[in-house]
Amino acid sequence: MNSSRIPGFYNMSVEQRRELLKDNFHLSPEEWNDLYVKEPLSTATADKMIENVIGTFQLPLGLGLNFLINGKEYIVPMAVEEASIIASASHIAKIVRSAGGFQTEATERVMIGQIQVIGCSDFQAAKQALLEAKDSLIQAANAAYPSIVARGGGAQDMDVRILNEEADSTYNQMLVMHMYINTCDAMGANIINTMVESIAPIVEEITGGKVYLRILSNYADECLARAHCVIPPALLATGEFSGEEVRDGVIHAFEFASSDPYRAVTHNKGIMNGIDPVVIATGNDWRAVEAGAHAYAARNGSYGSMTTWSKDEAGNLVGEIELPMAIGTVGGATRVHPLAKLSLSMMHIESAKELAQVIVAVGLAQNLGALKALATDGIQKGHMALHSRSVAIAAGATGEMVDIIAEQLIEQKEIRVGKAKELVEQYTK
Ligand SMILES: CC(C)(COP(=O)([O-])OP(=O)([O-])OC[C@H]1O[C@@H](n2cnc3c(N)ncnc32)[C@H](O)[C@@H]1OP(=O)([O-])[O-])[C@@H](O)C(=O)NCCC(=O)NCCSC(=O)C[C@@](C)(O)CC(=O)[O-]
Ligand SMILES: NC(=O)C1=CN([C@@H]2O[C@H](COP(=O)(O)OP(=O)(O)OC[C@H]3O[C@@H](n4cnc5c(N)ncnc54)[C@H](OP(=O)(O)O)[C@@H]3O)[C@@H](O)[C@H]2O)C=CC1
Repeated sequence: MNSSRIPGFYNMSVEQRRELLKDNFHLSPEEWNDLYVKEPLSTATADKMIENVIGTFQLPLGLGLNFLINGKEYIVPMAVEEASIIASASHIAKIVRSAGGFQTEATERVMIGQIQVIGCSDFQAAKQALLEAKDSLIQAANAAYPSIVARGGGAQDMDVRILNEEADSTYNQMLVMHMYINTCDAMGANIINTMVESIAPIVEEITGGKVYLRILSNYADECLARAHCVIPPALLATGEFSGEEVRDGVIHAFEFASSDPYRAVTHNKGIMNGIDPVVIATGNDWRAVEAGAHAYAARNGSYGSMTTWSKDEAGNLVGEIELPMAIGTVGGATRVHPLAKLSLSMMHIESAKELAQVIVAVGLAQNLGALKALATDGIQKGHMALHSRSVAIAAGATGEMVDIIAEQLIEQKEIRVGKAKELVEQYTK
């Protein structure tokens, strides 16, 4: 695919969309059918992935279109159950591409492994001893996972903190050692856990204490991705709202989220509406990403917005996002689930760093989609119109009846299951 702009894609049938993709991926019809259509995740594979398997649970997989990120076109696979998310992401991506696209960057992929040490007779001395043994501890951690070192990653640094130092009894005090580990293209949980478990006996020997927990931290604040966009107000105008009104409404919405946790949680849910579907579609651990993102939103002491929206000197709307992004393009389910493999190849993603940047750009787009709707027509107009098909299905509509009932719900401005049931009854009489 040369461009992520595919006008009319949402008016095609599923079959037509698949044809278009298949042709562009140079897959034979058999390959396409076997790999992705018939049984994307076989029960046999699922049975090897988790425990007590009885089947698989499917989610709709759609494509976020129009994304231009650092000058590269991205068609973004998104696995999600909620209507209007993909339309909204594509809508904003279309606006942002007219303004030059998203600019993104990412830090090195450094993740943190924690080791908890209890019961040292002198915590300060134990901390000092660990810091003096830094080089040998890093070496020992790397010896436990030489293949990640060979890939250019591995343990690179460490530090030590004393927690509860002011506590009356040393029973509550503890040392926490952080090992900083570059996990290359893997999310890295298993790599990190292997490393920190392997050096725990050395840590006990050095400190004279007892090691309890040895585990990665999902607060991956050394593994960040950022996205940025600058939008001239003229591109934001909608209906009776001028671009300036939309811009100012978005900035006021940001200020609301920055000042009130009740609003910030919803604002951030809207951002995760974009982030989680890409994380899931690529076979990544969405609980890890969710936990890290929300913790990062509280890094200044109170929970706030994951994005910022402001106005530059020229009056453009400027959007920014920075989040921990502990994802991988290898490891976990990324190469096990056939659709995760397809998702990664569809985006022509070459590294975890690149995937992290795409994910935060989608999060930023999703946030603007919601704020633009909220600051103008309200969320119900666009969202409920698209949700109306799910409402019709929930009321018992099937086949061609679904679209007919959904249209009637929109026309009658009453998109609710009770109303849909009445319409289904009338239709089937
Ligand atoms: C839904 C829109 C985009 C309509 O908005 P619109 O202005 O009517 O859209 P349009 O018909 O002018 O189309 C503009 C573009 O949007 C895309 N688009 C448009 N329609 C479709 C479709 N059917 N399928 C796929 N893509 C679609 C498509 O890219 C299209 O360009 P085109 O290709 O036509 O040149 C808008 O109303 C919107 O963005 N609403 C917000 C939706 C949203 O945020 N949903 C999330 C659920 S609510 C929630 O959970 C979070 C929240 C809101 O609480 C967060 C918060 O409070 O901050
Ligand atoms: N708190 C949490 O978040 C926890 C999460 N998990 C789970 O851990 C999993 C992620 O762990 P992770 O360690 O990433 O996954 P895996 O252990 O599945 O795989 C990572 C492996 O991929 C191989 N690899 C191949 N190419 C590369 C490359 N370019 N860069 C890096 N590694 C490469 C490496 O092995 P080799 O070098 O030998 O080829 C590496 O060890 C997820 O399933 C997550 O759900 C587990 C525990 C806790």
